[in-house]
Amino acid sequence: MPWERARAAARRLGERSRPGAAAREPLAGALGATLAEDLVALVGIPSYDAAAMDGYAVAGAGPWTVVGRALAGGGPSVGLRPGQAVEIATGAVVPEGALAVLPYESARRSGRTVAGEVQPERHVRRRGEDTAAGTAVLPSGTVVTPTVLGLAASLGYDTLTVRRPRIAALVTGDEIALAGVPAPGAVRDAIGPMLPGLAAWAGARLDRVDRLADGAADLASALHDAARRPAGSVLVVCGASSRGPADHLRAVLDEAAATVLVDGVACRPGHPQLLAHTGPPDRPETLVVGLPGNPHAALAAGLTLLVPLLAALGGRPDPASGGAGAPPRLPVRGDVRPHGADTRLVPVRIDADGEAACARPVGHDRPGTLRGAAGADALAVLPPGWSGPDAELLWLPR
Ligand SMILES: Nc1nc2c(c(=O)[nH]1)N[C@H]1C(S)=C(S)[C@@H](COP(=O)(O)OP(=O)(O)OC[C@H]3O[C@@H](n4cnc5c(N)ncnc54)[C@H](O)[C@@H]3O)O[C@H]1N2
Ligand code: MOO
Repeated sequence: MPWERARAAARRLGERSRPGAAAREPLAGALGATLAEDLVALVGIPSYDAAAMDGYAVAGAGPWTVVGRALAGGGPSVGLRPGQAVEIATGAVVPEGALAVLPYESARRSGRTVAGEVQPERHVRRRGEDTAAGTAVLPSGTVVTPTVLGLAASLGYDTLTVRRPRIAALVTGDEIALAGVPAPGAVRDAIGPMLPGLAAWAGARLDRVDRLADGAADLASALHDAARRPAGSVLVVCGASSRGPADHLRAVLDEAAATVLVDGVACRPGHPQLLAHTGPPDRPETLVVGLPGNPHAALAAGLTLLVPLLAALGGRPDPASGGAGAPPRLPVRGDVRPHGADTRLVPVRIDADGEAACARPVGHDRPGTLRGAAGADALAVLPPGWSGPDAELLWLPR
């Protein structure tokens, strides 16, 4: 399947599997998830008429008689009559009847009397002047960043209703080692360590990575176990998607009567990738992504199928495309050759020196190595027969 169609298929599967996945999370746990509802102000900003400066809240024309003091957290003080003032701290409730706040720097105090120049409403932040209570301030689909959490707290929230797709991963291969320097014939798992960050970047959470020996029986029982997870959960299978004797994923999916939506993608690296789901076509249950075993190929497939699927499941834009809107494009400068029939994904660094930004290939881009991608900013997307100069960029997770 052409690369663009594979990405679109992943996105569509995420969109139609989405409903039902929202949950309430405490603010402290919601970072990185996606808002599942509009964020509506439970109180205004500010939530009461507040002093913006330390000084005097004054009523009517001056000079004024100082009749009291209002401190932040002290609650409303008595109303003022024209000619009266209270000494006031930044953040304290401005008393009824006050016209403005006169900062200390502009005030002349003598005994109980204070004088100075004020303009009406100066240094008073009126209740709701930034945001009125009841206003929808952020739409559903917004990424929960540290700033969003701060805003939600200002608006009175203790919890947020968010989406955070859940993933489990299986790393297959008898040769795979999970720790240490691999012995000859063994290979360190390089995909499992990438998955938590890739998932978080797309607004999802990786619950577990299990190692599986080659063999159809273990894979079938892992798929069976995955069915106990909530509908819309994702199972990532690493390194069982090609056509070798130990590559059983297709057979196991057939056995489970799964629907295979993508079986191989015309891209390099990342040819043998797979997207499938169990359950009926109109009610997908477990969503299955097969990533190739070669680590750079797995990364390319992660950006082609997994990240778009997860972002759509959460209801947010694909982070590899830089969020909503058209994906970024830059001229590619350096030695790159397109493939005749497949889309090439080439690790590039963005070079902003000189007159105009461009994307420079970094090399070390064979399927078996992450060396190029680890030092790159993005993958440049070269469609079959590309002749330049510009290419679409897929951002790499940071
Ligand atoms: N006859 C064909 N052979 C192959 C094809 C093909 O189309 N026809 N495609 C090649 C391409 S391209 C890739 S990519 C690989 C993908 O194969 P699998 O997904 O089945 O993965 P394996 O065969 O298990 O492993 C391939 C390679 O990657 C290493 N590997 C596996 N898992 C990991 C891991 N978690 N971390 C690091 N490295 C891993 C494994 O040792 C192999 O060297 O198939 C080609 N063959
Ligand atoms: O296309 Mo394979 O996925 O290059 O290494």
